[in-house]
Amino acid sequence: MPRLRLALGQTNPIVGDLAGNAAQIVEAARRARQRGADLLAVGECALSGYPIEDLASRPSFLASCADAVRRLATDLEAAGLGDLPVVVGHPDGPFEPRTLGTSNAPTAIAQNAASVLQHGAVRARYAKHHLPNYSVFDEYRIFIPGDDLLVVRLAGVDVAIVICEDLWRDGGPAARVLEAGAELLLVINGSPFERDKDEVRLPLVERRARENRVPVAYVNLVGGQDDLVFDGDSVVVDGTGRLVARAPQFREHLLVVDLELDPAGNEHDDRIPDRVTRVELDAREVAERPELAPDIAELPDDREQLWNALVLGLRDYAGKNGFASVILGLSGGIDSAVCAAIATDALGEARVFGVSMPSRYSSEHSRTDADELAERLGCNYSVEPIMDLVHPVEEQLRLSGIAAENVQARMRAILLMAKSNMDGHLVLTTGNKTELAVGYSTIYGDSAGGFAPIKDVPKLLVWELARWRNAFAAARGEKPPIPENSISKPPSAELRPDQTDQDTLPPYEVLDGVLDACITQALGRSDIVALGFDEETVNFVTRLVDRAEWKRRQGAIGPKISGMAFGRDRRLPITYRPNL
Ligand SMILES: Nc1ncnc2c1ncn2[C@@H]1O[C@H](COP(=O)(O)OP(=O)(O)OC[C@H]2O[C@@H]([n+]3cccc(C(=O)O)c3)[C@H](O)[C@@H]2O)[C@@H](O)[C@H]1O
Ligand SMILES: Nc1ncnc2c1ncn2[C@@H]1O[C@H](COP(=O)(O)OP(=O)(O)OP(=O)(O)O)[C@@H](O)[C@H]1O
Ligand SMILES: NC(=O)CC[C@H](N)C(=O)O
Repeated sequence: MPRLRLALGQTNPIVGDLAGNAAQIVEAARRARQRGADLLAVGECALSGYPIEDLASRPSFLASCADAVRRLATDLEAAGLGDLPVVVGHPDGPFEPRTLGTSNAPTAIAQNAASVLQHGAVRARYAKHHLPNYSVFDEYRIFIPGDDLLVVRLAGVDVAIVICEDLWRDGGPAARVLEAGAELLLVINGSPFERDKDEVRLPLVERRARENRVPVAYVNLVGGQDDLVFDGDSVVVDGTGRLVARAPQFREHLLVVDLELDPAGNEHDDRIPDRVTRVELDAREVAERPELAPDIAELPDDREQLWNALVLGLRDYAGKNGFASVILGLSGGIDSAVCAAIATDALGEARVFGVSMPSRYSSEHSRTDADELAERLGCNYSVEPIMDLVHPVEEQLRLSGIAAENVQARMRAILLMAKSNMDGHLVLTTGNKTELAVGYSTIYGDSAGGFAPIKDVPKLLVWELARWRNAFAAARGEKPPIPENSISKPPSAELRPDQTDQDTLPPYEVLDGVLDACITQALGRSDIVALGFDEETVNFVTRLVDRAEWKRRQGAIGPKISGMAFGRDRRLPITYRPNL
């Protein structure tokens, strides 16, 4: 039985950095060669970065990508790796524009492609058929669907290649190409992290393997790209659907696995309507290869996965956008504490700057808890009182009530942005998903900032993650990073004397329940009430959610960890008068 040694390169590209991304692929090829691999595959658009959004409609960008594909092939050859076939994802074009509907405007001139490189040239190419256009994806807008199937033969083994969404469609190109005859299905992916997505993705891969009785190799990207975090978690399952290799989440990795495959030459079913391109690659003589140790990473538990996603999302946003450090206000409360702990895990304590900015209403514990947090984290820390700065504005404009309260939050934003301007820090805004949902933040105040680490984390989950992070540290004999008092005290914005969040909002247990129904499940008011929530509360909360859409549109991005994050996942009108 032929054996194929397959390498899957879980790389972390930056959109547009064609030279840097190509260098990662050459490095993966070098390591794949050292490990004796016959074939290397990297992720969807691993050469251009992903998603490329409307860059796909720019002929100049596509021309650069085409150059980069050619250059990658010759660089591999020049590095003495030319005989190793490398499957790489990239946008391909420009093609004749595909116009949509009645519009004459060209909307798509590119395809989402996989090229097979060998001996300094492109030996075969496949274009993705199914272009996801739901959730955060807009691929139908920017790509032209492919309609050919591709099978490459290597050392007597037929390998079918498809791209990401192609795998998800029942009866789609993955099934059809296997019907047409192939012994291995190779899928290159750009599949972003969502909580529990691994519980869907791996079973899908296993199902496709069982349905077709062929091994399936699934290689994903890793890394943060704007609001998306690609978790890697590349997997290989055998023809019975058994997991035989798994790369770690949230880290670059080269997964190498030996597959025993049925020899090619089985009947090709010519009744398959699609055009199947078959390309024979050159196989190289392989000397005896030492047996590979199994490489099956353990998946961490749910909270650890979420934490790691938030950490990588922030680290890559800062790193890929050229920020050496971050700054945030430390209020002694739970949200800023969790953001600071994420930042410290992401960048190291020396690159995190916390600022306590007490006002006239700040409690003693807001200072002491912030002091303790900074001490526990070991991050940079300063205290900048704001009362003398707020007072003249209040006096001059004769402000009272919320107008006066919001000046405090806005003054803090001025100080943080000023320090950012002076020292180049990225400003973190600490709002959680619950606050964003109901608009419980001051626009241009605490909502100001360049990145929002916990914007997709509901308040109850913020507490849960804080407790988890402390327990994780304690289990490793480390000092828990978050002060106990920041976790246990009642949350307050401290914009007026003795204020607590529950003066304005329902208890978080109720609020997060209603918001989950309203946002994640997108239920209407009567359906939420039918779940057992009080009607008045439901009306109050959903009205706040509708009214806060304008604030959310102006808000900073942050890592998506749920199946329904604010931003591209959930697009609603701002001007909206629901009939109650
Ligand atoms: N549809 C719309 N399109 C465009 N602009 C719109 C608008 N609706 C209001 N506005 C503008 O927005 C202003 C009101 O918004 P904004 O100034 O933010 O103020 P507002 O939402 O009225 O008040 C802020 C709320 O957030 C709470 N807060 C503040 C700070 C921190 C925290 C915390 O716990 O983290 C909570 C605070 O206690 C208060 O309840 C209006 O004066 C108007 O200028
Ligand atoms: N006294 C303060 N010093 C520094 N920053 C502050 C202070 N008060 C508020 N902030 C900043 O504004 C954000 C909003 O905080 P606020 O206390 O109003 O409500 P919160 O959402 O409960 O946040 P937290 O749980 O961090 O207190 C804080 O996370 C922090 O970044
Ligand atoms: N890039 C894609 O085609 C991604 C779509 C796919 N369903 C996923 O998230 O895994």
